[in-house]
Amino acid sequence: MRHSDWIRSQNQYLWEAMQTHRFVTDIEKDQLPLDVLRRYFFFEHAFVETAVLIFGHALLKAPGFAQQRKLIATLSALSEAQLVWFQDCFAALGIGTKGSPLPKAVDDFATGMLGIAEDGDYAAIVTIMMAAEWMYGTWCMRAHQHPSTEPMLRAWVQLHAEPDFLSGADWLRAEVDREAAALDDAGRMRLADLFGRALQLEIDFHEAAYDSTWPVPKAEGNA
Ligand SMILES: Cc1ncc(CO)c(N)n1
Repeated sequence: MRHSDWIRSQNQYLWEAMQTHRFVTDIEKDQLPLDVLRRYFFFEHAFVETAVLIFGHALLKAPGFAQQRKLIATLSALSEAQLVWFQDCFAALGIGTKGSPLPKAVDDFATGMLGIAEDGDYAAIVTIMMAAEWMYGTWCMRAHQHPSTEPMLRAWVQLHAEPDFLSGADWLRAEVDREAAALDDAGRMRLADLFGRALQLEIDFHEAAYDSTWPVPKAEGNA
């Protein structure tokens, strides 16, 4: 069994909880409420800069140039293509750029993931990003078999079901496998624990999109 498979198996309950989260099942049933989707994209956009910082910590702690090159490419995609994507997405769905202070679960996701990246080593960072990306790749591949009728949501799910993204998730798995092989049982258990923490933060982040008390930011200058 690959170390990454073992880490996931240690967190089977949380893995299933995320794979069957109502955010995921609503998308699979093509019944995600539009305001939930707008809130979600607003929170996702806010997370891009944090993701850059997390991968930045990975870059500084990477064991070699091969890893650095891969992380530079990831950072470039996040800071260029990803930001352009959100501009189009916000325009299409009438989402404003200014919103209320982020809900606690969204804040906690950012500070929790960034905190692990700041305090942890390279193995810790690739483990939490593996949790995030493997989890997305899995449900998006499944969901994309029945594409959503909402164009931006369909495109977003497709983006996370395509080779570019999936190969990034596979690369993280390979990095975790290699790092975990050099650890003892306690070290591997520590990675399994971090994987679980990342999944719990993800679960709470996606639940926050359903908080109807958090007002959807409307695009400026539009009715
Ligand atoms: C919240 C969240 N988790 C994971 C991913 C996958 O990259 C994402 N785009 N957003």
